Amino acid sequence: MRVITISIVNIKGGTGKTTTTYNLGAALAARGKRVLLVDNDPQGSLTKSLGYDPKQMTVTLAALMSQVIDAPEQLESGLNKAIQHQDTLDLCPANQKLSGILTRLIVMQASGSMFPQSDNDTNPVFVLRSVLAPLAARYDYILIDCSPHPDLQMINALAASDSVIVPIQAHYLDAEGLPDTLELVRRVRQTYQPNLSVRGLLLTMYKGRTLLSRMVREQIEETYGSQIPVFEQPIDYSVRVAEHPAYGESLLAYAPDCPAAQSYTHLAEEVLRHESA
Ligand SMILES: Nc1ncnc2c1ncn2[C@@H]1O[C@H](COP(=O)(O)OP(=O)(O)OP(=O)(O)O)[C@@H](O)[C@H]1O
Repeated sequence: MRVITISIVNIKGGTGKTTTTYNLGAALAARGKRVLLVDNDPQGSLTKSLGYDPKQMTVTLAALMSQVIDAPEQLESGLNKAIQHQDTLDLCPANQKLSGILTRLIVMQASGSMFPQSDNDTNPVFVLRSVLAPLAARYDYILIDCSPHPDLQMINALAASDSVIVPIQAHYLDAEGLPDTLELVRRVRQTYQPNLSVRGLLLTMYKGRTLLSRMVREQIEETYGSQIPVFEQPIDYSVRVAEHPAYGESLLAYAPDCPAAQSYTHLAEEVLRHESA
């Protein structure tokens, strides 16, 4: 099976991107898939959730992106140092140093310069894609956790991806952030990655018994459902979600019976069904 790279994006903050990256990854790994999680956010929330202290991480995504730009021959050894192996999941960590890379990408783009050390004629949008290229044979799924900022770092993630999952909080009737997120995906598809698709809109923090959650679901399906898939399985609200990162365990390991953990298992099945269809 060819590796499938999925970015988890929404330019609205706090919609469940990190939670989805971690727990969808854990659920795919529980189904025997080889999964790499990529923390593409200088806040390092995903890195923290897996039990690492971002400040203590010496080789992170920032170092790998620097290597692609300055010393591509060192990338392989950088990857071996950066990637952290857990029981069933691997992580490419991030910390604040990623902000420095973003500044560098912006300067490169503004000055129209390409990779100084690279032979190929790629541009600053494809740095993350180049980081991930050597990993294609090692994984079935690469999931990229994006920050909410629609910047070059996010564009790098989209340009490196086959598809995106857009988590939407089921508490907001206006599904704030969704139109702008979809527009950004459309533009990246048009300009850099013609195969990029929206794998699905994912309702998160779903309280099935409340009228508001049901209304948001209906509204999303009515507004977008004819053009964009909406995952059948919303992610249930569960207080256990806030607890599991403190233990450095996935929700599936920490509270396997809680409704949100079961939602992520169903979501993984939906994702796998789609790939085999
Ligand atoms: N299914 C859920 N049930 C209850 N709480 C949840 C659920 N999913 C996420 N949360 C909580 O919502 C908050 C935001 O989640 P998360 O960090 O995953 O969002 P995010 O989109 O990655 O945020 P950011 O935009 O800041 O990167 C967290 O406190 C998390 O514990």
